[in-house]
Amino acid sequence: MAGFRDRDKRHFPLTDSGSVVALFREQIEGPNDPNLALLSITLGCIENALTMNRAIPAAEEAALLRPIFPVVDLETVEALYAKFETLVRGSVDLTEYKSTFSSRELVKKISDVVWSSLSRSFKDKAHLQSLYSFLTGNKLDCFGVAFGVVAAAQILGCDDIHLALSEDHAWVVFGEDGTDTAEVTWHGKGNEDKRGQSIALSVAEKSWLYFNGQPVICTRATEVAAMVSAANPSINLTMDSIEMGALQQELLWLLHDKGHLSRYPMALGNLGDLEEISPTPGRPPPLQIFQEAISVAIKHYNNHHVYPYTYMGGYLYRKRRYKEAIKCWAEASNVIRKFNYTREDEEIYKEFLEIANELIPNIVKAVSLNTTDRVQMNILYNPEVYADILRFYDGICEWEEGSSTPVLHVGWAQHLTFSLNKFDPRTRAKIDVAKDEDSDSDSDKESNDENDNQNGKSQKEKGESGVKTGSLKNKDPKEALSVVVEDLKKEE
Ligand SMILES: CC1(C)CN=C(N2CCN(c3ncnc4sc(CC(F)F)cc34)CC2)S1
Repeated sequence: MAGFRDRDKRHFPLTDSGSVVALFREQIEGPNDPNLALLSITLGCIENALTMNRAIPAAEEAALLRPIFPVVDLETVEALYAKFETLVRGSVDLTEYKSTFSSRELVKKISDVVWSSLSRSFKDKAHLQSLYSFLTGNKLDCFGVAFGVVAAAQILGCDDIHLALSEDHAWVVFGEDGTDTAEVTWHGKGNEDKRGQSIALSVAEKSWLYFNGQPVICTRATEVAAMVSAANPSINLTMDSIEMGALQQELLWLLHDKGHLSRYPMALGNLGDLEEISPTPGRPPPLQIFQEAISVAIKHYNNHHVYPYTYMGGYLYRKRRYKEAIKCWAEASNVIRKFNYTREDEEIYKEFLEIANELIPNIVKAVSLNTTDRVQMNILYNPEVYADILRFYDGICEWEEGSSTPVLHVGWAQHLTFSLNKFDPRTRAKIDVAKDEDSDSDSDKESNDENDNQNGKSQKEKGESGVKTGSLKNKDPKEALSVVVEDLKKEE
C-alpha cells in the first residue's frame, strides 16, 4: 500500500536536481513500489516552477543571480498528496468491490473520480500531464488522465491496475492475469470517449493507435518512466528550461541503468533526443540509444513501433546524413504497412505526411542545389536511396490497402513525382523491384490479411471509399508510379 512515509519525507526540502534524483532513486530501489502520486506531484511542481510564468529569459534571470531551481517544500507536496488521497479514498468505497483482483466496474469508478474533477477548459496545452496540474488546476491531458487513474488505483491498493501505452494512446490493464483492458481516458479531438470499454474491439481494426495488440504494458517502475518521459521542459515554442531538461535526462538515465527502459522504446527515443541537445559525458551517443530503441521494438514488440525509426530518421536528417535518414523512413514505412489506417491514426499520418511532403523534398532540393558536395550530390545517383524512397511509398500504399479511410491524395503524388524526378534516369533504371510474389517481408500484412480473408476482406479489395490503390511491388517502378499518380489525379 503506497503512503507518504517518513523515509520519503527526509528528502525534503528538495533544493536541486541531485536531491530529486535521490528521491526517485530510493523510490525505484524499493523495497516498496514507487509512490506514483508522490513522484508525479513532486515532478509536476518542479516543472511548473521551471517552465510556467518564466517571463524573462533565463540569461537575464541568471544575471540577476536569482536561483532558478525551485525549493520543493515537504508541506507543499504533503498537502497536495493528502488532497489526492482524500479525493480518491473518499470517492471509492472498496467494500463494494469484494474480489481480490480489480473489476471493470472498479476501474470505471476510479476513472470517473478523476474524470469528474476535470475542468472543462481545452486540454491540449503543455504541462497538463502531472498530478500537480490535476490538483492545482483540475486540468489533465489524455495521458495525464490515464496516469492519474493508475496513481489513484495504487493509493487504493489495486496493484493489478497498470498503465498500457501505444504511440499515441494510453489505457489500463487489470485482473488476475493482467490481460483485461479498459479505456480510462479520451483520445484525439471530437472522438466520443470510450471509458470503461475493453480495447479488444479496437485492436480488431489492426489500427496503429492500439498497436495491433503490442502495447507497452507498464510495471510501477515503468509508470515512473512514463511520468518522467511525459515531463515537458518547454517554456514556450522557442525556449526550453535547461534545468528541467537536465533533470528529465538524469532521471531517464537512472531508470535506464535500473533496466526500466528495456521495454519502452519511446522513453529511449526521448533520452536520445535529450542527449543530442546536451550530451552526458561517458554516456553512449544518440544514435546508439535510438538503435537500442529499435532493437527493443524488434525484440519485444514484433517490430510494430514506428517512432523508433522516426526518432533516428529525424536525428540523421538534422545531421544532414540524408541517405541514412531515408533508410530509417523506409523502415518506418515497413512498420506502418502492417496496419490498416483508421480515422484515429491522425498523429502517425501527420508524421508520414511531413516526411513525404517536406523532409524528403527538402533533401532532394538541397542536394540538387548543393552541387559542390560530392557525397550529397551522389544521393541522386544512388539506386539504394531511390529504392528506399520507393519502399517508403510502397509501405504507405500498403497501409492504405484494406483500410476504411484513404491515406494518399493528389498532394502526395505531386511531392512524390517531384522527389523521384530529381533522380538521374539511369539510376532509376538500375533498381530491381522485387518480382517475387511471396517475398517474406510481406508476411505480416498477409498473415493479417489471412484473418481478413476469413472476414471476407482481402488485401486487394477497395476500401469503403472506393479508392483503388496498388502496392508498388511486382511492377516496373515508373509504370507503378504512373498508375498511382493517375489514380490520385482521377480523385481530384
Ligand atoms: C519521433 C517523434 C516524432 C518525436 N517525439 C515523439 N514522441 C512520441 C510520443 N511520446 C511518448 N513518449 C513516451 N511515452 C509515451 S506514451 C504516449 C502515448 C500517450 F497517449 F500516452 C506517447 C509517449 C514522446 C514524444 S515521436
